Amino acid sequence: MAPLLHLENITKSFGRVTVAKDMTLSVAPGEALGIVGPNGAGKSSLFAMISGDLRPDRGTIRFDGRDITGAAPHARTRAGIGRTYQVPRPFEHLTVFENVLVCGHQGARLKGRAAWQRTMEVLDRTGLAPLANTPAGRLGLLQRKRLEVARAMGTGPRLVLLDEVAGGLTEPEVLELVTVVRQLHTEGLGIVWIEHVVHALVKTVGRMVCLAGGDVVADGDPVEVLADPKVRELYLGAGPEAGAGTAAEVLQ
Ligand SMILES: Nc1ncnc2c1ncn2[C@@H]1O[C@H](COP(=O)(O)OP(=O)(O)OP(=O)(O)O)[C@@H](O)[C@H]1O
Repeated sequence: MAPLLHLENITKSFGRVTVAKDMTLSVAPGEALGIVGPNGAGKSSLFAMISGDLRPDRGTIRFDGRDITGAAPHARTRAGIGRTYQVPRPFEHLTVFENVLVCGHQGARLKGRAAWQRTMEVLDRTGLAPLANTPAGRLGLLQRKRLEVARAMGTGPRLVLLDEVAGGLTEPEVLELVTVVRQLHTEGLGIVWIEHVVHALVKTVGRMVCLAGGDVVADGDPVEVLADPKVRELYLGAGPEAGAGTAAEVLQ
């Protein structure tokens, strides 16, 4: 199957800091991919390059077969790439409904009834319908995270980039969010999810990539990636002498 997203030989540096080093990575249509890696590995920079906030120094980014390396962020949104930000950025004074509606208008150029219908559907799917008339500024953290996902969904994406949406949530809240994301994936949405809350990823994604030093150090089945000695050393702080260990140990 042709990849939905394909990054080829991407390189990006900020002075002496290299966030991507000749990196090649693909995401299939409808795939759920988790990305882990130590702080500063270049995960958010990768999202910024996919969504168009950051331009790679070298390499090509293709979405649905089209070269989007030089495309503006809004063109990528309209092509079908939605994203969330690590720190939720809703319009605080607008209601939950209005926040999602704006994304349908601006991101997907929906008008009138179609924009309303999309908004209602997204609020239902993300569990926010009961809060439709609440100003975003009054939401607690879980609902702000839900709204961040809903705003990305409002643009009608085929691929959504989730940047640490589980961060800062309590354990029951993480499970609620996992339920929302899994449901979206079941309905056919492609997902790339950067997350330090590793067990949320394991419950959701079919494939995991570990990034370090601007490159992919492991790529495959999530449990196997987490048990990889290189990943344990780089990401989880276990020395190579610790051996592969079991996935259960890694997840503790
Ligand atoms: N615009 C920028 N200018 C200069 N340096 C930057 C810029 N953006 C990111 N960096 C640096 O690039 C490195 C990678 O940052 P990035 O945020 O992509 O990492 P990350 O893997 O997402 O980290 P975390 O898990 O902490 O969110 C860091 O050292 C960061 O300071």
